This record gives sequence, C-alpha cells and structure tokens, in this order.
Amino acid sequence: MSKTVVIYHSGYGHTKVVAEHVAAGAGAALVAISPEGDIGDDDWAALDAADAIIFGAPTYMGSASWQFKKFSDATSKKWFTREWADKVFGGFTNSASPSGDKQVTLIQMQTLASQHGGIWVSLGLAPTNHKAATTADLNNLGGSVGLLVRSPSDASVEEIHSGDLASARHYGERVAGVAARLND
Ligand SMILES: Cc1cc2nc3c(=O)[nH]c(=O)nc-3n(C[C@H](O)[C@H](O)[C@H](O)COP(=O)(O)O)c2cc1C
Repeated sequence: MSKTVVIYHSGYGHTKVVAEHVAAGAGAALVAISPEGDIGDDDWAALDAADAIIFGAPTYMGSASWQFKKFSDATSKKWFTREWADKVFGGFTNSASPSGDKQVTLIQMQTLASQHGGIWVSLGLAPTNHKAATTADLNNLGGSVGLLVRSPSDASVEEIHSGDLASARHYGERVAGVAARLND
C-alpha cells in the first residue's frame, strides 16, 4: 500500500478540518505546520518516506499563509538532493470568498511540487455549476488544479460545507490511488 502524507497549515482551524477529510480519503498521515512555520525531524522523515505528499494551506491575502511558505522554502534542502523527485503531489486551499484568489495558492503548490520533480494530481471532478447546485454538491466551487474549499468568514469549523468536505475525501482518495497505481 502506498504511503501518503497530508502536510498543512491552519491558523484558525478551518483548514485543519479539511486536512482531516483529505487524510481520511487518502488513508494518510497528517502533519501540521506549527504557528512558527516549522515541522519536526520525524515529520521530515515521514515526508521523505511518502509516495504521495498533499499540501494544504489557507489562502491569506491572495496566497498561501506565510507559515506554509516558510515550510516551502525549507523544502529547498530536499530540492538540492532531488530527494522528492517522482513523488506524487496534490494540494488544497481554503478561504472565505468563493474565489478569494484561491487559485493562486493552488498554483503556488503545483509549482512547488514541480520544482521537486513531482507528479501533480488534478482534482478529477467535474464542476457542479447548474442552477440547482448547492454547497452540498461535489466540487461546487468548480476547481480543477486541486481542491478548493470555502469557509465563509463567519463560519465555525463545524460549518464547512458538506460538499466541500466530500470533495476533500474524494481528492485524498484520488491522490492516494494514483500513488498506489505508480508504486504498488
Ligand atoms: C490574514 C488573513 C488573510 C486572508 N485573506 C484571504 C484572501 O485573500 N481570500 C479569502 O477568500 N479569504 C481570506 N481570508 C480568510 C481565510 O482564508 C479563512 O478565514 C480561512 O477559513 C482561514 O483558514 P484557517 O482557519 O485554517 O486559518 C484571510 C484571513 C486572514 C486571517
């Protein structure tokens, strides 16, 4: 069975809930980036051993949180040695607005994966965008590069839309499934 790690930052808990759903779908281990933007030695070892790595961060001011960016820059040590080349990668972001410039964060993650020589996995769900669509539908935000989630600015962590959380589980399963096909 392939090994998948979901590595994420969450300032206020919403992205953490999404990460848990992605990890549940993938059968993945979870690694949280600290409020200081750091992870431990065991976490680095888990990432090195993973077949698939899924990045997660909230979108703050139009890109990933600075803690995720600090982690990204720290992965340059892996880049130097090509340690993560040919791993499978995916990414997700969560923010308050339907768009909210989430796409910038996903492209940031896709670029990071590509710098490492990774194999990026798209969301793999058609958008649900007809008149009767609701937030309970899969991919109601219409993403394609990776997973998009919306947490309205006044929503508690318990109020993330059911369609987004179902999409999160689907995406985790998809990324882990691709890794399994390539590695098992
Ligand atoms: C500093 C900051 C900047 C933010 N910038 C954006 C943004 O650019 N677009 C957006 O849609 N939401 C933005 N938000 C809202 C957050 O993305 C949203 O509250 C998200 O659920 C936070 O996730 P977290 O609880 O995991 O930290 C911002 C929030 C903060 C605190």
